[in-house]
Amino acid sequence: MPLVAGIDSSTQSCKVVIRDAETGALVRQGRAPHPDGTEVDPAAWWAALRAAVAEAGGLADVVAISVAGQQHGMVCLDEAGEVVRPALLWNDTRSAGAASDLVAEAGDGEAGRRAWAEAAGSVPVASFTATKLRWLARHEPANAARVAAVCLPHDWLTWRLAGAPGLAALRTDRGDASGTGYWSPHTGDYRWDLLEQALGRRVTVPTVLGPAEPAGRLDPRALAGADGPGSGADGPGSGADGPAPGAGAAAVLLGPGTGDNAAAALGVGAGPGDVVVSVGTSGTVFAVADTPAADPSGTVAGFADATGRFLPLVCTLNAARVLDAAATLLGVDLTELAELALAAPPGADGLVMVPYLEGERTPNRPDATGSVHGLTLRTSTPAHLARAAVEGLLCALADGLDALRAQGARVDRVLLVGGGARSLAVRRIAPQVFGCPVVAPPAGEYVADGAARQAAWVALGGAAPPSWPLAGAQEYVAEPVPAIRERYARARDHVLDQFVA
Ligand SMILES: Nc1ncnc2c1ncn2[C@@H]1O[C@H](COP(=O)(O)OP(=O)(O)O)[C@@H](O)[C@H]1O
Ligand SMILES: O=C(CO)[C@@H](O)[C@H](O)COP(=O)(O)O
Repeated sequence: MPLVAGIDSSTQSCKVVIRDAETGALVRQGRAPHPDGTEVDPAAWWAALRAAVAEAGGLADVVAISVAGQQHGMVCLDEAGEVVRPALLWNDTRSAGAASDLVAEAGDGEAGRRAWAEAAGSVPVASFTATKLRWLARHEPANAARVAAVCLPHDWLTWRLAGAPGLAALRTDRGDASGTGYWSPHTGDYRWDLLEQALGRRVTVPTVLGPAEPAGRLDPRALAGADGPGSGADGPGSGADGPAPGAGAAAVLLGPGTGDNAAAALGVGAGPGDVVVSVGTSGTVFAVADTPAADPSGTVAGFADATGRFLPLVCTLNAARVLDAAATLLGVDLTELAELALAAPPGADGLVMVPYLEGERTPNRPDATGSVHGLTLRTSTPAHLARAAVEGLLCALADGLDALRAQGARVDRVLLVGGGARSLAVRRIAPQVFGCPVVAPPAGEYVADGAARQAAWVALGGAAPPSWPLAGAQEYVAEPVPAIRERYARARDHVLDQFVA
């Protein structure tokens, strides 16, 4: 019974699952929170990872570990492997102007967007790493000059687990590389020209591994040391390439890891015809595809997946936190919020929330704010507001589902995951808004599970990851209510007109 560990270092927390490599059975798990904010010192992720691993009973008995992480975050390292500045996260919108500049430099309007979609798979918005590098070059030239390597959150954590053995040992995978804006899912190569265009010069980037290619071995000292980089055995190491020195006799393998959405696809075993909708900090809608996407409108990002295929994806900035915000507004907890939402009629008698509480990425409106439309005496109740919040975040995701269909995705089954899927209101209202049944696997950590499944693939070998059953999924069926999306579309367009990008 070899055991493997999967780690999900996502926006709000770090989650660790320990599973049986062959059967996928859950053995133990742990979690720890991340700090709030859209710029975070990576040391906080490392501390949370160590706390979550400790809560999961440690890693002494595992044969392989993979880390999945929030995509796009810019982690800049200097020559010594020290972090140059706090990481800018995927939901930090300060680089929106840099994104517009980069797109415009490739051509006017549609021509520039098409050039990017063809070169990097996606039209960059503020989330993409390339735009953050451009922002750094323009706004913090002293920091930009210190950058010797740039990597992503999961790359950095994998490297730390390996003992931080020099910049040349940084590793990533196709899935996360495809969210940088300087790697092409079409060719599988870095676009050095785009990296140079963003930062002004070439720096070290992680080697991109295949889906089950080891990234090195766990340095047993890595998890034993102190928290801060540079603190003895725990800090960036020798500068040597390859596995960390001091890896134990057990030689725990490190998987390549991946972005959190690619890991979720692996965690639920998404196949042809499956579309996954994740209601986490971000809202994402994605499918596994055999060919890369290149959407010049920028709505669908043409990512790669964690199995050697592709992951066309739509991402909104506002999902589960819309529930948190509505609960705070109403002075209730998340269970009460769901009860309130289900007590109001479908469509909330015309009350519509456009939930751009953090600005929005899809549609690209980084400066937008949220708004509520259709307030009347009748709709001025907690239940109506709760329902409008749930419907609003789901309508934004339904727009994503349409965009994915327009790019050729087959939608036979919609799988609902992420922290927000724990809400009964989200699960029951989703089929009314999406216009089709949704399947909700039991509440779980599917990103960490996908990472664990990748680790099992690395440990066991073979042409495909081991098949792990997805038991206990429940189908939610409801009569579609098209009026919900029609009213939302009117309110949304009103807001979009106010905040033209
Ligand atoms: N019972 C629940 N009902 C509704 N939402 C929930 C519930 N439990 C957790 N959440 C939501 O889950 C969110 C975190 O989701 P998660 O997928 O873990 O985020 P991330 O992976 O982005 O860090 C929180 O913002 C919270 O609103
Ligand atoms: O930016 C994207 C996808 O392009 C986000 O999906 C991030 O990967 C963050 O994920 P969560 O923490 O919300 O799961």
